[in-house]
Amino acid sequence: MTHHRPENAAMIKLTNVSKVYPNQTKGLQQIHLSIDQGEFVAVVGLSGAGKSTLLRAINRLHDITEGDIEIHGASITRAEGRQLRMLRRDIGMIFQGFNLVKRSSVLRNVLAGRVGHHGTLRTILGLFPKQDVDLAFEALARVNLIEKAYARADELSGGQQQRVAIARVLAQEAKIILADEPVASLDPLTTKQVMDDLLHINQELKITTIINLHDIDLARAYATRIIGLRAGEIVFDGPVEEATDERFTEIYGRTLRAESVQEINA
Ligand SMILES: Nc1ncnc2c1ncn2[C@@H]1O[C@H](COP(=O)(O)OP(=O)(O)OP(=O)(O)O)[C@@H](O)[C@H]1O
Repeated sequence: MTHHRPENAAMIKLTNVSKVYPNQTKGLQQIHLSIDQGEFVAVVGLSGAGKSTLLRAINRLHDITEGDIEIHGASITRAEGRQLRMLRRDIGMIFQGFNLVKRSSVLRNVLAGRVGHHGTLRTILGLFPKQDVDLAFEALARVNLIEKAYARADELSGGQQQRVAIARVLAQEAKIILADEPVASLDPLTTKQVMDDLLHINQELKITTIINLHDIDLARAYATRIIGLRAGEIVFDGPVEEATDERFTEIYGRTLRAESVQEINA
C-alpha cells in the first residue's frame, strides 16, 4: 500500500459528493469543497440543511452515495481496513452531547483518544504507556482542566465536559477536528470558553477545524471562512467579511442569528 501524500494536497477535499439517505432524502448534493491545513471553517445553515451529514461524511461515519472525499490526498471514501483506521485516527470528532463515558474519570476519557493508536483491548484494560498519560495531562493542561483529572466525568459542568472531549481529541493527536454543534447546549459564557479553546488549539497546533454552528454571529466571531448550506447544497463559501446579514438574508430569506432563531421558536 502506498502512503503517497502530496505536499500540496488540500487537507480535506470533496469532489462531487452527494448523499442520499435510504428514504431518498438528499442529505448532500454535488458538493465541491477544498479545505487547507490550519483553516478554521464554520458551517452554517438552517435545521436540516445538511451540516451534520457533511461532517459525518468526512470521517465516514456515513458512506456517501456519489463522489470522493480525500484526506490529505488519500481517499477515505475508498479506504478499507487498516488504511481507513489510520485516516480516521487523524480526525477527531466533537459532538453536541460530549460523548464521554460519564462514570469514568476525566483522565480515562482523555486516554480513550489513544485507542486508535493501541487497539481496544489495551484501552479496556487501562494499560497505557507513560507517554500516553503524559500526553493526556498535556491535553488537559491546554483546556485548563488538570485539577479535574481524577474527577468523574459526570461531576463536571457541561462546558467542562466539552473541554474534556476537546482534550480527548488532542490526546488522539488528530490533524483535523470536526465539531458538530459543540456549543448548542451551553450557556453564553461556557460557549465562549469552549470556542476559545477550539480557536487556541487551531492557532497554536494548526489543527484544521470544521465546526457546525447554527448561530451566524458565533461563526463570524471565530471562523475565518464560512460555508453556508441549504438543502444539501453549498450556497455560500467565503471569508467572514462577506458573510454579512444582508447576504445571508438574500440567500435564506432571513438572518441566521441566534436571537432571530429564538424569536421564531418562541
Ligand atoms: N438517518 C437519516 N435518514 C434519513 N434522512 C436523514 C437522516 N439523517 C438526516 N436526514 C435528513 O437529511 C437532511 C440533512 O440533515 P442534517 O442532520 O445533516 O442537517 P443539519 O443541517 O445538521 O440539521 P440540524 O441543524 O437540525 O442538526 C435533513 O433533511 C434530514 O432530515
